[in-house]
Amino acid sequence: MADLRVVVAGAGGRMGAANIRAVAATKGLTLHAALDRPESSAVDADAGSHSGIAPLGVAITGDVEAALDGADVILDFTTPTSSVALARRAAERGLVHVIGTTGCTRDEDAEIAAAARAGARIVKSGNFSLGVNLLADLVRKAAAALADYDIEILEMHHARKVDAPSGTALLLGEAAAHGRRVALAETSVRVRDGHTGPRVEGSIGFAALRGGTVVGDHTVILAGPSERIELSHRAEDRMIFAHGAVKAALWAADRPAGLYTMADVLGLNT
Ligand SMILES: NC(=O)C1=CN([C@@H]2O[C@H](COP(=O)(O)OP(=O)(O)OC[C@H]3O[C@@H](n4cnc5c(N)ncnc54)[C@H](OP(=O)(O)O)[C@@H]3O)[C@@H](O)[C@H]2O)C=CC1
Ligand SMILES: O=C(O)C1=N[C@H](C(=O)O)C[C@H](O)C1
Repeated sequence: MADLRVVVAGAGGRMGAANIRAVAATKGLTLHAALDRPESSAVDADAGSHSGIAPLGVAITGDVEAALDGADVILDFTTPTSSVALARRAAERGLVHVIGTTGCTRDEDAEIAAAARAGARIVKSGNFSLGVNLLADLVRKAAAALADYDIEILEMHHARKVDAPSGTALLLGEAAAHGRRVALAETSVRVRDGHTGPRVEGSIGFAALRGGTVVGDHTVILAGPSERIELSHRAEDRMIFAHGAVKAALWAADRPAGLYTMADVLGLNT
């Protein structure tokens, strides 16, 4: 079978570089184009050299149509506005669209779901690592088993991160809510400040820390009478996300149009 031709969107960014390295190292994938904003200082640089590996002979471009012509797959870790626009294009062209972008609003998520109904094969996840997706399954089970324990989710990321809570924290919150058979939107407490009053029973709380170069730390705390359980994941290298993203691309290549998660890719949704 011919290689899948992959466009890496956000090629000049932290995850763009990791994704380019992962594509270059994966059998069955060819880097077709590397895309960034036309104004990006990365445009015209060689995608490989810019990502810390040998030159790949693919210059980073700001021309989205040229990048997508002849492509099979988009690996997209960019911004919500960019991911929505790329999802529409993926639907028009029937592409596989792997979306790692976090911080999407409810409306943006609805637009991405509409693109999946209109022909795109989308895999979207707040975290593409194997470890976090397994952790989510453990959180779901723990939340169900310890129905009266208070659930708090703590995350820390590098100082350049622009959204909070992280996509992973929300994914873990959804897993906890699923275990409790409640809707996260109705039970989450995203911010506490000032005279908050006592903790609302059954709520799922979030706290976000930012600093330094932390790739991504997450802990789900289940606090009960005289004991606490803490379920943690620490990401040490962005390649764990990139390896998950290329796995998702290969998995989605022979799936029908639709909206999938990394749990689907890993067979955890049984
Ligand atoms: N799901 C997961 O497993 C993971 C998700 N993420 C998420 O991925 C996203 C990116 O993270 P990170 O790589 O650290 O961020 P960066 O800011 O380093 O990279 C984002 C890149 O996207 C580019 N970009 C912005 N708009 C467009 C556009 N319209 N077309 C093409 N490229 C564009 C930016 O360009 P410019 O700088 O010029 O604006 C930048 O190069 C975030 O939402 C983050 O939370 C991160 C890690 C793992
Ligand atoms: O912005 C990041 O860096 C990360 N974003 C994702 C998130 O929002 O959870 C995944 C990972 O934690 C790194």
